[in-house]
Amino acid sequence: MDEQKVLSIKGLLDDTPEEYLSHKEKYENSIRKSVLFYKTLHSTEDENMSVDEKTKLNFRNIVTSAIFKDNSPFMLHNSMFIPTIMGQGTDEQREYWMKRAKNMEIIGTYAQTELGHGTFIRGLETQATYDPDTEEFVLHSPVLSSYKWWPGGLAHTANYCIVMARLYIKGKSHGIHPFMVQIRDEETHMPLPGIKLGEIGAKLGFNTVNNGFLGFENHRISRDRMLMKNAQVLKDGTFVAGSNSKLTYGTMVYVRVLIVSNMANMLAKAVTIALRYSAIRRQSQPKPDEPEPQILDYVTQQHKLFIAIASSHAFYMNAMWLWEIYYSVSLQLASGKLDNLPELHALACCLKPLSTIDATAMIEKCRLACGGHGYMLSANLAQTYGLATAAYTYEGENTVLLLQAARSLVKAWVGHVKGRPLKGTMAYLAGDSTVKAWDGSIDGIIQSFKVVAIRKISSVVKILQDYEKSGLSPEDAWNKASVFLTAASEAHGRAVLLSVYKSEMDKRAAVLSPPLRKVLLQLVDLYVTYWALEKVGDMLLYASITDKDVDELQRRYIELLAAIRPNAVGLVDAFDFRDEILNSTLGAYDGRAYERLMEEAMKSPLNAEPVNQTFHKYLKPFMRGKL
Ligand SMILES: CCCCCCCCCCCCCCCC(=O)SCCNC(=O)CCNC(=O)[C@H](O)C(C)(C)COP(=O)(O)OP(=O)(O)OC[C@H]1O[C@@H](n2cnc3c(N)ncnc32)[C@H](O)[C@@H]1OP(=O)(O)O
Ligand SMILES: Cc1cc2nc3c(=O)[nH]c(=O)nc-3n(C[C@H](O)[C@H](O)[C@H](O)COP(=O)(O)OP(=O)(O)OC[C@H]3O[C@@H](n4cnc5c(N)ncnc54)[C@H](O)[C@@H]3O)c2cc1C
Repeated sequence: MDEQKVLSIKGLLDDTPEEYLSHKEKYENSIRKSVLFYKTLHSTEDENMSVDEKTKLNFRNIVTSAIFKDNSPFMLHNSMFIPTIMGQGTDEQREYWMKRAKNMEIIGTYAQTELGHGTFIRGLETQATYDPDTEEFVLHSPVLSSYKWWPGGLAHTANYCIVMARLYIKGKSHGIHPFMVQIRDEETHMPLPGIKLGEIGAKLGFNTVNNGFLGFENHRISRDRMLMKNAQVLKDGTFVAGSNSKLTYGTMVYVRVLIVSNMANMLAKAVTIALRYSAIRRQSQPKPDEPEPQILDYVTQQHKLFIAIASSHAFYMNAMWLWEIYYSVSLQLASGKLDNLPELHALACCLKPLSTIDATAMIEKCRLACGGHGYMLSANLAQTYGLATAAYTYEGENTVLLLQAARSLVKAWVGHVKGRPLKGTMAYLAGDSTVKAWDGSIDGIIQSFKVVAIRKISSVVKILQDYEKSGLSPEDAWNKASVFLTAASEAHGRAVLLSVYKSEMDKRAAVLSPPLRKVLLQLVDLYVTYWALEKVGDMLLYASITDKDVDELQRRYIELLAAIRPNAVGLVDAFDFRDEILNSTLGAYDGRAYERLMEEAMKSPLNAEPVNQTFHKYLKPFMRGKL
């Protein structure tokens, strides 16, 4: 696998910056590149049959980001259409559809969200009514709010999609199920009869993803188009329920896991750009008669950036750990064992929000850390922010997911109080709920975060119980306590992020050279200390630390910044992003930021002529009082 080989293919990288293209041109250009990229990738992957899927996926995502600043219209085909066929299709369906989808004979997407509902899946209104006479499903969008809205590639790219719709048999609803639906003619690409399709318009980011809308007017599909691995509809209309209705939500769990590693990548890119720029940028003159320092020497700048390096490492370690859990639960599910699915779901519902919340905030901080030049699109920090912040919402809005995680935590705590054992990542809830003696060590701080989580969870359970005792329904009590429920989930998630980062680093430490080990452990220390200071209120309240302890933490944090400073550039170089992948005037390896800014400015279409026609048309008459 060779990034350079792929990226040197003529036509994959843009000559004209994408931002100067019209909406339509952007789409057409991204389709041209998607096809070229697919062909290139296909031949490269063939050469690398032995490489595992995770590595291939990572390679593909990273290289994609060089070619598409704003993502590809094929994105949903790879990230959701194919995984849903794999996860929801019967053996026969998998064999048939995978052959077509893998070879790109068909292009697909995942159509779940509607104008009226995204979060509340059980509220989806698209109907799939079974007609036993013809052995077909009739797809229908009864009201405007039932139109599918958002799916990537749906507007003009995909000719098939997986539609999540409410199944009706003989007037009875049987919940939400996936259906493979052809939406365009394979020859002419015209929408099929009974299908209304279009694009949803310009957005903050994702402008080359071709997000679309889709409505049905009594559109018929054959019975075998329902993906029937879990639930089935027999010819005569008998409904056979799956072992757990939530298995239908499997693709979302997969993508939530994928997002954590994607956030590690996005943040690593942003901080590489901002840090390299901070090494070449000089500003102000703190000491007379001395040259202006690199802005990276200002401790406030180090405070903005070093935590982003550490967070990228933390997300990466957590993502790899979560992948292992995902693979092992998937294997268990395949053999009918569902016991560990709730834990995987709860973990994904904590780590997806925390990684996207932190990455979004830190990418924006990287942009701000570049001053005015960070505001240029050519710096590629604004677009990176646009992509990251989308992940705050997609694949489960963050507040909603934190509340899902809280549901599991509350259940676990109530069970624990009744004497039921706690398992897996929640086992620590049975431990000490006080910090006996604060020692300021990394392990001690991580233990304090666990105590904070225990105390927040137990406290919110008490609040819920008190609300219910005072006469509120469980639902109203839940809503009233929800701010503290999300705080409890965040506390649990922070405890997981911190402890997994530390333990995964410890596992690797033995094989690292002593100097490398030292620096990587400094990052762990920085991460833990940073969060202890960020959450100093919680520490004071639940971990009983004193003002003297806080003072020590602050000094230690400053010393860590100083210790990391000499290796900061090396640490971002070690992320090993090619210039094409950073796609940034500010972040290139050679440090020629000013030259690149000027070169990019010269690509502005406004610089093609010395006098713009509006001078003669408007400005001149206006200035002469003639307009
Ligand atoms: C540069 C290139 C880079 C590319 C790099 C790629 C990066 C990757 C990009 C991909 C690009 C994607 C682009 C966006 C694609 C979309 O956004 S697709 C649409 C995604 N939509 C969502 O995520 C919707 C969010 N909503 C939900 O997931 C669910 O409705 C909710 C919020 C979990 C609630 O569901 P519900 O049915 O109301 O369930 P609820 O009654 O609350 O819970 C019932 C039980 O089910 C359980 N449950 C709920 N969900 C699950 C589940 N999934 N599993 C197991 N159990 C579950 C609950 O824990 C609960 O258990 P108990 O407590 O009863 O034991
Ligand atoms: C860039 C992008 C790409 C997307 N791609 C796809 C795609 O390919 N396919 C697809 O099917 N979908 C896609 N989506 C849709 C996405 O999955 C939904 O937008 C997402 O699940 C959030 O749902 P929503 O829009 O209904 O938000 P809402 O649920 O309406 O959220 C609005 C507010 O209400 C709050 N809220 C909602 N419910 C609750 C609750 N129960 N408790 C407390 N607060 C609540 C939320 O916290 C939020 O503050 C995409 C979205 C984006 C932004």
